[in-house]
Amino acid sequence: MIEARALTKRYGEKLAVDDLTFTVKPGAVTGFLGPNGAGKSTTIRMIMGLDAPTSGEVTVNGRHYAEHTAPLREVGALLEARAVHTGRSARNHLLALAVSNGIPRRRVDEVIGLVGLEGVASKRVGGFSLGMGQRLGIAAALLGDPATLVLDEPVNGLDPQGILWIRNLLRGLAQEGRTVFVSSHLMSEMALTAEHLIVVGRGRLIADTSVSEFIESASRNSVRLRSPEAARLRAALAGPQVSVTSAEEGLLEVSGMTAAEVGRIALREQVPLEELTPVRASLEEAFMELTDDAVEYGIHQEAS
Ligand SMILES: Nc1ncnc2c1ncn2[C@@H]1O[C@H](COP(=O)(O)OP(=O)(O)OP(=O)(O)O)[C@@H](O)[C@H]1O
Repeated sequence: MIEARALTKRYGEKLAVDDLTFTVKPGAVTGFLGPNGAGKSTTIRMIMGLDAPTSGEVTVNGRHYAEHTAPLREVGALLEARAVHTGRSARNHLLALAVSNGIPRRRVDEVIGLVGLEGVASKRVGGFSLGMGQRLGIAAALLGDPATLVLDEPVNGLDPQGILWIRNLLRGLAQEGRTVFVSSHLMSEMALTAEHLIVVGRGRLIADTSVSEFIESASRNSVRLRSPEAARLRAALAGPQVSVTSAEEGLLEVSGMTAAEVGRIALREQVPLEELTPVRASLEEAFMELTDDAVEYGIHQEAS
C-alpha cells in the first residue's frame, strides 16, 4: 500500500509535485499516468526516499521508506530505464544486492527464473540489450519478495514482445495480492495493463479512478453520417447541445447526439442516409483531452 498525503515538491520556482493525495491499494495494477513533466518521476523518487518532500508525506506499507529496516523486502523499484554499465554478470549483480540486503542467495536464482534470464545470467550486464536490462531491473526489484512494487516507465523502448511480457508479469504480481504502481505517459498501454489510474498533470491530481470510468468520462463521442441531403439534415439536427461540422460535401460529424437520435431525426425528415457511424474517441484522444491544459510542453505552448 502506498499513501501520499498533500505530497508537494518544489525545485526553486518550479512546483514539480503539487499537493498530491492518493492511495495505491494492493491486488491491482495501478497506472500512474501523465504527460511528460507532469511530476511522475519526482513522486516516485519521493516514494522511494530518494528525494525529500517540500511538504506533505508519502508512506509505503504504513511507513516512510527510510523507516523500513529492510526496505528491499517492503518495496521493489524499477526506476527510469538506464542500463547498468557493469562488468559484473547478471547473477553476480543480483548476488551483491542480495548479500548487502540480508536476502538468501537462493532467491537470486529464483528471480532470474521469474524474469527469464537463465540463459544469460552469467553474461556481463554491460552487454545487455535494453529489454534484458529491464528484465534484470525487475529481477532486482523482486529480490526481496516485496509486497509493493513501483516501476517508472517500464515499457519505454521495449519491443511488442517485451511489452506483453511486462504486462502479464505485472498483472500476475497484482493477482498475488501485491501493490503494483506503474508510471507511463502512454494511455493505450495503461488501459491494457492497469485496473486503476492515478492521472496527474503539472504536478496536480487530475483523476483517481478505474480505467473504465476514466475512458467513459473522457470520451468525446460523435456520430458520422453521409447523406445526399446533408444540408437539410444539418438544419434539422441543430440544437443547443449539438454541434455539427462538415469536412466535405455530404459528410457531417455530429457531437451531442447518439446515432439512434440522429437516425430518428433523419427518418422524421425523410432524409436518406448513406452512412451512420458512432465515432468513439480513442483512448489517447480521451487522455489528451483531460490533460490538455496540463501538458507542460504541449503544442499550444510551442505554437505561442
Ligand atoms: N532535480 C530537479 N531540479 C529542477 N527541476 C526538476 C528536477 N526534477 C524534475 N524537475 C522538474 O519537475 C517537473 C516534473 O518532472 P518529472 O520528471 O517528475 O516529470 P515526469 O512526469 O516524470 O515526466 P517524464 O514523463 O518526462 O519523465 C518538470 O518540470 C521537471 O523539469
